[in-house]
Order: sequence, then C-alpha cells, then structure tokens
Amino acid sequence: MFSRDEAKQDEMRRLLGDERVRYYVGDVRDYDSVLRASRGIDHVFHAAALKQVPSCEFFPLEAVRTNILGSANVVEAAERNGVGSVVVLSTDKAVYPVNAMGMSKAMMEKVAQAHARNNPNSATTVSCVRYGNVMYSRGSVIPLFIEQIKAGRAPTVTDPTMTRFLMSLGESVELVEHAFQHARPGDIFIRKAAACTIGDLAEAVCELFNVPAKLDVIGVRHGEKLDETLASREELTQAEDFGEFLRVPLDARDLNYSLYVSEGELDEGPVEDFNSSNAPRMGVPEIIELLKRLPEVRAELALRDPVLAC
Ligand SMILES: O=c1ccn([C@@H]2O[C@H](COP(=O)(O)OP(=O)(O)O[C@H]3O[C@H](CO)[C@H](O)[C@H](O)[C@H]3O)[C@@H](O)[C@H]2O)c(=O)[nH]1
Repeated sequence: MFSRDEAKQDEMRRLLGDERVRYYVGDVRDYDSVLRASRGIDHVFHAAALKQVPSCEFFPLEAVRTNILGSANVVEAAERNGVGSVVVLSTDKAVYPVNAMGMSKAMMEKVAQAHARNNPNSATTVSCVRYGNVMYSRGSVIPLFIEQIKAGRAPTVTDPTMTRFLMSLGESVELVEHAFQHARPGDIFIRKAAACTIGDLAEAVCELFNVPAKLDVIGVRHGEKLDETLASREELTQAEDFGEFLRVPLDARDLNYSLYVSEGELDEGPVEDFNSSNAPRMGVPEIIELLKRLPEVRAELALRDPVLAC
C-alpha cells in the first residue's frame, strides 16, 4: 500500500491486521518515493488520483501533477524495477473530456498506451480500466443525498435530466481483476453499465428512506457534462466485445503511415458512442433494488428503521 495519507494507512493497518501488507508513505508526484516502493513488486494497481471534477477546474495544474505526471512516474518506476504488470484506473470522464479532471485522466491513458507502444519488449504490461460512477464512493452523490435526507433537507440535484453510469465497488474491482488477468500491453478495458438520470436517483433514495421526493434543483457545477461516454465511437470500431466488458486494443502502428494508406481497410463501424443517454436506462424501481444491495445503504436503513432494511 503506497499513499500520502498516513492516517488512512493506520486505519487500514488496524482493520486488516495482516502482516503480509506493507505500508509506504509517499506521493506519486515524487518519482524517488515511487521507485523505492515498487522495488521487488510483481504487480501495481494505480488508483491514486485527484478525482473531484469541480476542484480540478479550480486547480488544473494539480490534476496535471498527480493524474498525468504522477501516473508517468508510476509507469516509469515499474518499468525500471521490472514490475510484471501495472493496471491504471481511469474514468468515463476521460472520453471526449470537457473538464480538467477528465482531460488529465485521458492523458494518463495516453501515457500508459505510449509506454506499450514505445517499449514492445518491456517486461512490464501496462493496461487501463475505465468505468463510470462507483456508487457510494467517498465524496459522491449517494451518501450526500442520504446525509441531506437524514438532516431533514431535500436532496440537492444539479440537473434532474443529467445521466450517469452506475456500478458497485465490487463491479469496478472485477474489471480491475479482469484487466490484471487478461491485459495485453496498452489495452483499455471498459465495464459496460446501466445508467440513470440524477432526478430518478434522488427520487429512488427518497423513496427508499420513506420521505417525499421533493428535490432542490441547484444547477450544473463547474466542468460537468450532461451525459458521460464510456467508449467513443472511434474506440468502438476497434473494440472486442466480451459481454460484460469491452477491450480496446492498442493502436500499435508506428509513425510510418504510408504503409497503411495502401493497405488499410475502410471500416465505417458503429455510428454512435456508448454513452449514458443511449445505454440501458434504469428507472426508479431498478435503482431502488440496486441501492438496497449496497452494504452502506443497508446500514443507514437499519439505523433509521430496522424493518425497512429487511
Ligand atoms: O449535490 C449534488 C452533487 C452531485 N450531483 C450530481 O450527481 C451526479 C454524480 O455526482 P458525483 O459528484 O457523485 O460524481 P461525478 O459524476 O462528479 O464523478 C465523480 O465520481 C466518480 C465516481 O463515482 C468518479 O470518481 C469521478 O472521477 C468523480 O469526479 C452528477 O450528475 C452530479 O451533477 C447532484 O445532483 N447534486
């Protein structure tokens, strides 16, 4: 475990109580600290990031330092130390990005792919995973709605028609495992997901907590998109479909394009990207079922009304 936050590491140490886990305090921005931590390591899962959209709009260079340069440090240190594989965690906001967070994650993907392209004989397989919103992740909207309802307030909704892909923490971890087991250098693995509107999500939380679905519409925040895209149209023309997952292989051509002008094939491919407005859409009842499966939501329901939690 390598991270900046010694308090969280201490909490994890006590929670796990597992002497096989070693803890390193350091920062992905500091190459030497990453180099030291990745010595003698077989596999790296790179999740360190600045991930809040509005805050990255105010401090874009901080996103550059952590999400792009920090990721480059992780890849470079892994290469130097002969680490077997690196899986870097990306987001749907990296596709057709409009905000600094998404742009920096898109560049992180490019850094990972460039490593694969420029080091064909490397001992280190670097791949990416990309997914939508992880339900109940720290600082995200579902715990916020629940806190607001508990405080007797209406949930603050940016735009009820805004759509997001939803998945559980377990599903995002499955994607990381899939990449770990199957990745070829430079692959991007994408987890398909269902989407919903934020208005329906807020309504579902209200219904679950047995309060009237009265929403407080606050307007779109800095850098937010109305809909998110998990796979671009350009990627879909190349992607392999594995049911739950998509695999976008590396474009491993070199810069000698003339070879491909005469030999290339014209492929129109799909006309649309895979986005949260054309993906399978969940309604309020389906969102409620999904929410009920989250342990954190069940715990909140049990506190409020033990009968409701059953
Ligand atoms: O008070 C609020 C806050 C948010 N939203 C809306 O709820 C949705 C989800 O917002 P979150 O802040 O939970 O998540 P984001 O879509 O902004 O994405 C964030 O969470 C994702 C994973 O959950 C990724 O980590 C991503 O990098 C990170 O910015 C958005 O449509 C947002 O507009 C509201 O309606 N009201």
